[in-house]
Amino acid sequence: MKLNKIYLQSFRNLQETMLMPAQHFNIFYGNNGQGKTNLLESIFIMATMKSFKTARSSDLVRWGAISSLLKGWVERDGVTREIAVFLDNQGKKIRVDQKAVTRIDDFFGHLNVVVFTPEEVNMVKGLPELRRKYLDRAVFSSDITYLSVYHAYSKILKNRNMLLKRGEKASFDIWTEKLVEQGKNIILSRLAYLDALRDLLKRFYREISGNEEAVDISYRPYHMDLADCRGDVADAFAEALAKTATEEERRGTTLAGPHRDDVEFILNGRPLKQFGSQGQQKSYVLALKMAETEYLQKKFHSQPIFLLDDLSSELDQERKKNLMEFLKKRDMQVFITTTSLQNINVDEIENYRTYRIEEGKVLH
Ligand SMILES: Nc1ncnc2c1ncn2[C@@H]1O[C@H](COP(=O)(O)OP(=O)(O)OP(=O)(O)O)[C@@H](O)[C@H]1O
Repeated sequence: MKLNKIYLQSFRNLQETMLMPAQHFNIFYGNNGQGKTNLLESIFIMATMKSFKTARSSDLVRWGAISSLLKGWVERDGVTREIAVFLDNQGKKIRVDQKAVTRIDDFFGHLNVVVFTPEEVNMVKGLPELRRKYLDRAVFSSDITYLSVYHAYSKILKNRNMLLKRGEKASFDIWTEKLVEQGKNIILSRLAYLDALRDLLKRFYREISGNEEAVDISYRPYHMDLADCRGDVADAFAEALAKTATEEERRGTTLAGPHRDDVEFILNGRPLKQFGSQGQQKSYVLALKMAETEYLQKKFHSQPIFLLDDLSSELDQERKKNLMEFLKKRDMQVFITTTSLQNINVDEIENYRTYRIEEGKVLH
């Protein structure tokens, strides 16, 4: 899929902008704080309805303005759709081909993006929540049913926690059964995604790092023994809840389940978070994202759009070159931000456009 046209009005610090991106490389360059990341963020919002920077719609509206409008014309298999997102302090409204979208099904898959930002490397060392968030977003972008299962689980969890806090026993077992049923579905989806991603991750880590270091990725359920029980995740989850029953009663909260699970990133058989250098961590997360683009391509039979923020600060010369080789080989539209054009060897690429961003103005 390709974004053929973008229109932005009152979004962050960006001035009213109309862009006709190149089919392959689009490079936004300029000093810090000029609006480069904001531009990538606008594309991400049109694809996912979410920002990768903030949860509040009002943060996205240009200071002093009442609302923002983002429009993207996306071509896929010869059909062009117009996606419009309206933002104000009430939230977001979305239209596809001028029709209001009320159900996620009407919106899903029209614009697939994968984003890599410097902040994302923090998930390697950060709290499990960051890795869960990454995984959930990745699973959802390729499987529309995941979101409803996830919401159902969250609701049940909230109810069960309420009963635990109040010490109510009457319907507790029913809520535990419901929790296990939905939780099992979440875990199975996550495991299936990681199984599909693993080989791609290994391949792209080799490609980006240019060496033979072995990487892996593993699901780490909290308090749960999943070994040899792939077919029986529900049993493992129920056992974990039984094991933690006394403690959860004492603390008034559910201690086992997908809301507590973690994902381990592994390099040469050891946890990346403890033993990986900065460079290895960056390469790993980038390889994860490259793997995600390939996975989405297979799933949707269409290349997603790749958003790469602040590439210059993230990778050394060798890795940058390897990444460019990966991108050059694919019919994938890419939006890259960098502080200087010197960071990207434009002589070696075809079908590209560069834009200078200065105080929110996109200069062609
Ligand atoms: N709602 C808003 N209205 C107006 N300006 C905003 C809004 N939100 C953020 N900004 C401004 O946008 C600018 C940040 O832009 P952005 O993050 O895109 O910078 P950048 O060019 O990517 O810089 P860097 O290279 O440092 O990452 C800041 O100057 C910030 O004050």
